[in-house]
Amino acid sequence: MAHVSLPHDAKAGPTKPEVRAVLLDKLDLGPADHFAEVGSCTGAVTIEAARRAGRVTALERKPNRLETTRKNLAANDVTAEVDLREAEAPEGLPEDANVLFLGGSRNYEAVLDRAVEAGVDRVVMNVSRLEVAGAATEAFRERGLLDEVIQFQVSHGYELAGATSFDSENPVYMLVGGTAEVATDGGRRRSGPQSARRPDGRRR
Ligand SMILES: C[S@@+](CC[C@H](N)C(=O)[O-])C[C@H]1O[C@@H](n2cnc3c(N)ncnc32)[C@H](O)[C@@H]1O
Repeated sequence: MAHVSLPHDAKAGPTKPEVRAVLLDKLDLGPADHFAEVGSCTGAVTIEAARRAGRVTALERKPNRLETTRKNLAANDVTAEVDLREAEAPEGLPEDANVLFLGGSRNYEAVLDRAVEAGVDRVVMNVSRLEVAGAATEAFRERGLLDEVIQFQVSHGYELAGATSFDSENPVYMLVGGTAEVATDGGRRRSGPQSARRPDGRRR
């Protein structure tokens, strides 16, 4: 799959490629999915999702960042129908999304309440601030949403005096879960109304 091109910058993001790779595995998007994103910002996740899901609804509270999402989206090939909304979640969240990603943390408790009410199959939240990560982990747990907490510590090597040294990025916490029953394989993937399973039990 082509790399994501982000010619336009925003003051936050993008979610780094190494983190996106794991995020995409956890989201497990396919053509039957309607993916909702809170905080699209540079559009890096929006673009990746729009190459996999059937529908994407991306919310961004800051108009200039939503414009960056729009421009970066236009610079990439995607297949999904994408609806970009200037809104601060939970306002503006679609009723029928079955996969939810929180890249922004404002109102996250209300957003998670909506995820529970809507019975979303999978919900993932990325957090960089330690205190927010701890509180959000509790919020996932209290709502019965939590499957996994992953911490990323990514460093990139560079040449220094003929050897290799490293520049490290800020740690990122990824909270992964959903409203599905726990399956026999320990996973949480569930067939929602718009979903179907492959013979190996993974979602289409
Ligand atoms: C860390 S950035 C997300 C980075 C994004 N995943 C990317 O790859 O560019 C967080 C973004 O979420 C937005 N945001 C935070 N809370 C939000 C909410 N409740 N609704 C909509 N946007 C929100 C912020 O304005 C910010 O642009």
